[in-house]
Amino acid sequence: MDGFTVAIDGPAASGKGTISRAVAAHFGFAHLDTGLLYRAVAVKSLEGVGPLQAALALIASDLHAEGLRMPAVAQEASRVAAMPDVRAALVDFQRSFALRAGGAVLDGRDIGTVICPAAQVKLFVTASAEVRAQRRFAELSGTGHATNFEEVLADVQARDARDMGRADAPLRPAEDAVEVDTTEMAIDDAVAAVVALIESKRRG
Ligand SMILES: Nc1ncnc2c1ncn2[C@@H]1O[C@H](COP(=O)(O)OP(=O)(O)OP(=O)(O)O)[C@@H](O)[C@H]1O
Ligand SMILES: Nc1ccn([C@@H]2O[C@H](COP(=O)(O)O)[C@@H](O)[C@H]2O)c(=O)n1
Repeated sequence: MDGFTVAIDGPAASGKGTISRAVAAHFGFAHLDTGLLYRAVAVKSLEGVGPLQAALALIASDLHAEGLRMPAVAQEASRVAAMPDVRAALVDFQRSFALRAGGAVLDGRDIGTVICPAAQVKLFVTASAEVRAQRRFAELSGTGHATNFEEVLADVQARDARDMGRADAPLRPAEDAVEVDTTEMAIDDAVAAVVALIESKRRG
């Protein structure tokens, strides 16, 4: 199983993190939410640290910093993620993670296209912007963060536009990625579909 890599990309709140965690638990793979790297750089950037300096100095505990999931941090993450030197500073860590013994799942925006173009399984998880915003709104409301649906939808759309429109490693499906549209899928069904796909790839 050494070096078996699952690359899961998709837009904000499409469900790729949820699917990645479940798939990693099912197969015993390590999981890296690569969005956390950009969010950790964003937290430091909002504190006044230069984004490149922050990316070069990242340490494991930064990925557990307070506030990483806040909407303002997500927006700043998509701004620092458009900087080619910031992206370049984070490549080696992600590629090393992908080659872990025992298999790895990485989710993000450019995993199948740039970070792990040779991944054994590539998925592109989508859902309509409205459904994604509804899910994120429910999540934020559930954790006590005051917000409203229109604001969350605007945030999701702004992030999509920035992530798809940047010159370096834009969000897009790899040519050989399998698309999973979760708009009308329950979490368990989406996970089951992805587990079945990975099992079929492992059988060859
Ligand atoms: N199929 C689904 N049906 C209903 N809710 C879902 C589904 N998939 C994910 N969710 C919920 O939607 C929210 C967003 O999911 P998740 O965090 O996995 O998305 P993501 O693509 O990793 O987001 P981000 O890129 O912003 O980190 C979570 O609250 C999650 O529980
Ligand atoms: N591989 C990646 C992962 C993330 N980004 C950027 O970070 C932002 C936050 O990511 P989440 O997955 O936590 O939502 C995201 O909007 C991207 O701008 C990236 O560029 N590449």
